[in-house]
Amino acid sequence: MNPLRARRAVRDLYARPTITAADLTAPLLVLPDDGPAGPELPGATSLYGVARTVRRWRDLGIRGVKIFAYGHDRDHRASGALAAGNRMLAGIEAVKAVAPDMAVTTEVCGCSWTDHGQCVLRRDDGGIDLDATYELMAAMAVQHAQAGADVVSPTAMLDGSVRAVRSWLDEANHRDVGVNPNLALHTVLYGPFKQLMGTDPRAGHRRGLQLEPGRADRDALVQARRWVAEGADSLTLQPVMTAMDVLVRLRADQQVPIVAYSTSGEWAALQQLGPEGVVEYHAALKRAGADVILSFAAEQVAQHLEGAGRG
Ligand SMILES: NCc1[nH]cc(CCC(=O)O)c1CC(=O)O
Ligand SMILES: [Zn+2]
Repeated sequence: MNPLRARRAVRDLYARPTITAADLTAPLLVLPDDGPAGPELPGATSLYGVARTVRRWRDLGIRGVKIFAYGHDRDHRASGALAAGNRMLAGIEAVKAVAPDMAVTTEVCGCSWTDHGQCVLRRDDGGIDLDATYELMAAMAVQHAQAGADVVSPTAMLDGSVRAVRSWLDEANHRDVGVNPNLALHTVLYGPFKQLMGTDPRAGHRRGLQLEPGRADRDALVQARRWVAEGADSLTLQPVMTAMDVLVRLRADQQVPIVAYSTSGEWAALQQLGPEGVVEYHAALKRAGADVILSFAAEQVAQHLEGAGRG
């Protein structure tokens, strides 16, 4: 160790900024008023609770939310996803009503709205109905933008979907709304979310539409380049706890903002570390190259930082 660093003034001189609340965004899970019962996750609330939750986050210095909505009407075509005034659209409006400066990102995906729980629409023979899925995602994106979303985030990793979303947004005069597609690994770390939101596919799994963990270090880079070529202006990597190497590689390969999403299963595991350990983990994500950290622990981290600042 360089003995100079033992001097406080020198340590401070060479210090690099560490994590602050401004680096954090939080998932907002908008649920029916009467439940559903499921694992407890921070940011899970009824529509009525949105204002209170978002005010609290804003006052802590958190700059953004990503909204996921629980769909109660589910059918084969995900019609509820496009129904006027649905829970997603109401959620966007509720956030913007109390905190117009809070950046709102929305999940664009079929799985909250399909009766089979898949992210994509299926043909009768079971194959992916590509055209219908592109149209669903693009139409959802336009509705979210009209309701006030700043960024839309397609989750299903279907080549061509980002191009479709981008071009529908442009056609509808929402050129200033961002498209932030996911780079999602197949993982157990989505467990609590899927249970609470009822988005576990009734049959099978999403594996064909997610990155294979054993190949993610390479395939994430290929997919990221493809998304950017299709018009993505930022990217989300999920999960990150078991994909820190992918985050570092992505950072080296891409210049667009990268959102590191610490998913629901991570939150459960992270609690074992205690608040300081949780902060340490989020600081590591920033150091590894995340421009923004989307985390169920956002409030916990922001609270801890505020306490440390005062102390
Ligand atoms: N497409 C649905 C979706 N959107 C975000 C998550 C996981 C989020 C989390 O665990 O925090 C999932 C689950 C999945 O794809 O299986
Ligand atoms: Zn989905």
